[in-house]
Amino acid sequence: MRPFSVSLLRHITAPHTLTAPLVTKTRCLHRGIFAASSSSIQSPPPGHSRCAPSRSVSTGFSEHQVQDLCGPELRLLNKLYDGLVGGQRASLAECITLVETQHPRKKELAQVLLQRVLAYRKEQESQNGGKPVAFRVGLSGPPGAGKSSFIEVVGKMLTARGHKVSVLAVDPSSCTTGGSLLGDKTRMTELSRDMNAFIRPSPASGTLGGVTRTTNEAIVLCEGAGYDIVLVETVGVGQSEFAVADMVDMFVLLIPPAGGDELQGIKRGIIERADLVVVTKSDGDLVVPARRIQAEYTSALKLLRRQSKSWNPKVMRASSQTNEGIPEAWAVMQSYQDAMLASGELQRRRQAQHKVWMWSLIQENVLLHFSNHPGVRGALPQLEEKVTKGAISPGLAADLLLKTFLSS
Ligand SMILES: Nc1nc2c(ncn2[C@@H]2O[C@H](COP(=O)(O)OP(=O)(O)OP(=O)(O)O)[C@@H](O)[C@H]2O)c(=O)[nH]1
Repeated sequence: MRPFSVSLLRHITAPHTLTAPLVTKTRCLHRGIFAASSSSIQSPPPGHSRCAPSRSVSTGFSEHQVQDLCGPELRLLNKLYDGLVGGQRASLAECITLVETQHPRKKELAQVLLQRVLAYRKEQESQNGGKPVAFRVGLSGPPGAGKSSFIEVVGKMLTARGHKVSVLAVDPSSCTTGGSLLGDKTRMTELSRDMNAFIRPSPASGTLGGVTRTTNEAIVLCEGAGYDIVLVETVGVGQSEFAVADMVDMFVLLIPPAGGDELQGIKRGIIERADLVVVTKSDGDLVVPARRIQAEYTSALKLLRRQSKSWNPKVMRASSQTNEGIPEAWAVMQSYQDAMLASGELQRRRQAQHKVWMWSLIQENVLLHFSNHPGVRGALPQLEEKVTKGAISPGLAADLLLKTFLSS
């Protein structure tokens, strides 16, 4: 078993994120702090809200790392890790809850857990000849395009073939309105009952940066739990589909067989990112418009710059109601995976994605520390008012706030 690599964690965590190195953090978390993710943390005895780092719990940890975590934290992380790599769905759900947390200490623990899962996955990949152990597919499309119906039939087909499928739903509306485009209705009812499937909506609130981080981390956790196919679904609203395109091996755009205004919302930029376009609902009366849309997209894609040397984007038709085109769509996804793996492009794409992921983490953390900085918080209302009234330029206000932030 690979030990946790807390020293690496220190390197990847910006100094602002941790007010002091983890080594100096000897506080023990109260039971309440972990209530959402686990019941395994014990309450400290009355009057003992802190605990010294434990040296008695050693499973999977080096002496140096044991210094960083107190006993209950170690036990929690061990329990989550063992459950996760043992393929327990409840542990996977708990691990994702941990990475979604906003609590600073739990965020640190989540990173320790992730380092360990990443190391485990790396080991599996090296046993697999350096090839990724899971296939990540992003699926996007306008509201009502038939995404959840498509994922349900594809997911069921894949679990019947012996795959383990996880579905992560990224909901951009939760970032801006606090509402939900994806979460409010019952979706993928049959797949959610399938023991070889795991479905998880994105957190109910947060910034796009936050959702990007947690989705990337949830993907790693799903892979650690043995899911060999990870489907990431998002609605084609806002910037979330670009974020998803940056996290996956293959990006699939689902387009309904409707023309004119209904397709206006589909951004040209996102069509360029598509490795496959599936025209959905190609059944009954909708076959004719579906064919027309297929022809339109086929010509449109020919005019776009090629994203990959190993793959030409394709346009297909499918119906989740009749199942027509569903096995074929999956076969195309597999041939994409084969071509990209053979050329090494898939592996290179993943490496580049790690950089994007790191920068989204940095952006999220820097912004958080900036807006929580006491000096910035004090000066912000007045400066915002001045900017709104045109008394000072936005650039000057931003400079003043940044100076305040950097001066202490
Ligand atoms: N005729 C036909 N209707 C379909 C098909 N797939 C989905 N629909 C219908 O299209 C509507 C939207 O389907 P969903 O799968 O919920 O679409 P979605 O893209 O997940 O929708 P949002 O969650 O709102 O983004 C539903 O009424 C479905 O019954 C299909 O293959 N054929």
